[in-house]
Amino acid sequence: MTEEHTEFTGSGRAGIVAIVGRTNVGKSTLVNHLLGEKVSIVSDTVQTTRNLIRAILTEERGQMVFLDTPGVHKAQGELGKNLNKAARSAVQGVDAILLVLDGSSKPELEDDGWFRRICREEVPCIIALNKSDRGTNFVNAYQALWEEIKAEKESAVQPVWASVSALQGTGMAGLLDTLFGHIPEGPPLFPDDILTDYPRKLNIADVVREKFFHRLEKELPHALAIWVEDIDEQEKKWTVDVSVMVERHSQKGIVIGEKGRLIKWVREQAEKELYEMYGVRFKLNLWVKVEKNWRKNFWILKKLGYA
Ligand SMILES: Nc1nc2c(ncn2[C@@H]2O[C@H](COP(=O)(O)OP(=O)(O)OP(=O)(O)O)[C@@H](O)[C@H]2O)c(=O)[nH]1
Repeated sequence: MTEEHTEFTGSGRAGIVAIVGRTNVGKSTLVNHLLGEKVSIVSDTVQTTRNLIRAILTEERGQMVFLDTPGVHKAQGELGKNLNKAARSAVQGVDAILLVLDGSSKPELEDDGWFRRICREEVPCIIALNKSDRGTNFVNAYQALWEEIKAEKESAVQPVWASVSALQGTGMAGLLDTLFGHIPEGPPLFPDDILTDYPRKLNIADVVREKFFHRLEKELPHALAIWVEDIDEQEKKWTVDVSVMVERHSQKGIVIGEKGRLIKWVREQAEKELYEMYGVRFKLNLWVKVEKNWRKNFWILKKLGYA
């Protein structure tokens, strides 16, 4: 995986799992049930366009970070380009994909789309046929559709199928075992002590990053990393220190803009959006830094697609 993992000598596993599938199949219910009271984080932040950490499960056998796929939800109904784009970003850089289907009703076009996507993936795919409690069973229809698409695409992907009821909890323990069995060995991605405010930091960074990208687009494609250093939460105002990292001195000027106009615009727009999200005023301190090797230092961010 990453350099950091080579030193790991323990026996635990750690990985990022993307939960995908069309709306209403039971993804939220499933995550809630899978994690139960063991949930370290359930993010209540407003969804942004990027992947969002839904929950982190830490057990003795390892740690699993579940990513939600908000972009895909938004793209429902607009099949084609939008869905493909969202789907692509949803599964980028993850260690496993959990595709949730509603096994109690017949396959829909979006399910077909997800099959086509996972056909091309190199990471393990686990397919959970949910709502097994309903009495109607379309498992064969889904499997037939999968075989058809797999043959058409000449794919070698072999997903693991699991029949579950997220509502009643049937098949949940087995599904969790399967997931743990398909993520790599390694130390936890997130140390325990930073679990609680991690999603919030990522979310704030995400908002700031989005503003920069809105204005800069192709000028700084991969060189910009946004990292929230600290959040000081006072009742009336949150003050947030944000590092804006570029790789070269020449990029510093681009990020700051003429007479500081660009960075001021980013700050104001981000503060406005964060106010709408959290219902509290924000003061963002944006510190532009040149960090040649931020990519190495911020490997978690990168892996999650935030850098
Ligand atoms: N009968 C039955 N209903 C379920 C099951 N799992 C989820 N549901 C119901 O299906 C509906 C949708 O569940 P959600 O968990 O919100 O689905 P989702 O995929 O997260 O939906 P989006 O957030 O819109 O993508 C809810 O009414 C759930 O109670 C299940 O195993 N059996």
